[in-house]
Amino acid sequence: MLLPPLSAIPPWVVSLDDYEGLAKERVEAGVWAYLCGASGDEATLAENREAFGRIKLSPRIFRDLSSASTALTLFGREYAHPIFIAPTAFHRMFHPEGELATVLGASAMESCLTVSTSASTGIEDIVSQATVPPWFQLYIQPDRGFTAELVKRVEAAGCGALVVTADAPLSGLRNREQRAMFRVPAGIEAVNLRGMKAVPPSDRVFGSELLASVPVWKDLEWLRSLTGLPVILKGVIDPEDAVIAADEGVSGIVVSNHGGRTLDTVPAAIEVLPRIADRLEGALPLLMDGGIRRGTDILKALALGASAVMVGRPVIHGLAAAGATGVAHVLKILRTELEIAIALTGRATLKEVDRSVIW
Ligand SMILES: Cc1cc2nc3c(=O)[nH]c(=O)nc-3n(C[C@H](O)[C@H](O)[C@H](O)COP(=O)(O)O)c2cc1C
Ligand SMILES: O=C(O)C(=O)c1ccccc1
Repeated sequence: MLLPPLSAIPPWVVSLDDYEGLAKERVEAGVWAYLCGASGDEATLAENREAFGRIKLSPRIFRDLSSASTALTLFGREYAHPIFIAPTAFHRMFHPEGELATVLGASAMESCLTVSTSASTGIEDIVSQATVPPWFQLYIQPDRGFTAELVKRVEAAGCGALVVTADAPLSGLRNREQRAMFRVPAGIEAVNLRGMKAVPPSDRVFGSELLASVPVWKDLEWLRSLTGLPVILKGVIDPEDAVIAADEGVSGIVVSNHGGRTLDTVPAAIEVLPRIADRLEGALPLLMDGGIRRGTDILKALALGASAVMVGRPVIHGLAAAGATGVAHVLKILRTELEIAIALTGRATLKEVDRSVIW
């Protein structure tokens, strides 16, 4: 039997791993397989964690920390800390209040939520509950006219940026989810895509109608012409693609392998981050996601070239465990861990976090 969401957080819940355990008892098996799963043998999923484990930090002593702060400016806006929420689909599968609970928890912790194209709540309703303007993650749809309308709609709703996901023109084959025969439960849908002309499902990959409409670099240029919002490209791993993206004029890049859910056996995002940072030499702000579970992971990402990080599955663990309270507590745990890690490496501000933080 599934347990209901918690109304109070037990005192023994102190880490993101603790939240994973609480969530598992509250999520139906197929949905759980969808959340945890990744493509193929899940090699990239594992590597996203293992790569963090191989990186060591260098502690520094007797430094002045009296003016310590995690504040940053990104795309012309001030943020209290660099912990952002990665886009994940269908939050109502995990808690009856869905994205409304997520955005409340995010707002309580001054965190920016990126709303998925496949969110299960209307974008206007989500933005109306936010104190930090959410970003909107866009999958460029086969129906480009609908895509243009959606961009206008999210801009009018008050979103702060458009995060265009580039690494999943096709879904990876996620065997865990296939074996569990996962289906999006009845009554839950991608409401912001209502009214869109869908491409007919096909057993084929090559030769399918979907493949004929996958976005190309020219579509990004078209998209940028439609909106005044910063356009951030999500799902870059190859440094050559990062260089092209910068030349194309995107405002930022999320270094990401989609939490291991698209192409398997790709390197960890944290492993490629410094290579991309070296190639771009600060031309654009970089974010990264994949495997962030501790404040020390965030510090490593900042040291290796990220301005901020995004957190995916653990936020959903918080949501499933205890709704908005759980989301806020997951973010609070990460923020506290990050502040302690920064302080123990003798830094007072994010500007002081550079590669010398790494052992
Ligand atoms: C259940 C689930 C749904 C996701 N849905 C989306 C999505 O709709 N759009 C997108 O760009 N990325 C999506 N992602 C990828 C996340 O944005 C992010 O890249 C990844 O989860 C980060 O890794 P982490 O879960 O280890 O933090 C999804 C990931 C998960 C686990
Ligand atoms: O599950 C995912 O990783 C994802 O990106 C996605 C894409 C389309 C619909 C729902 C989720």
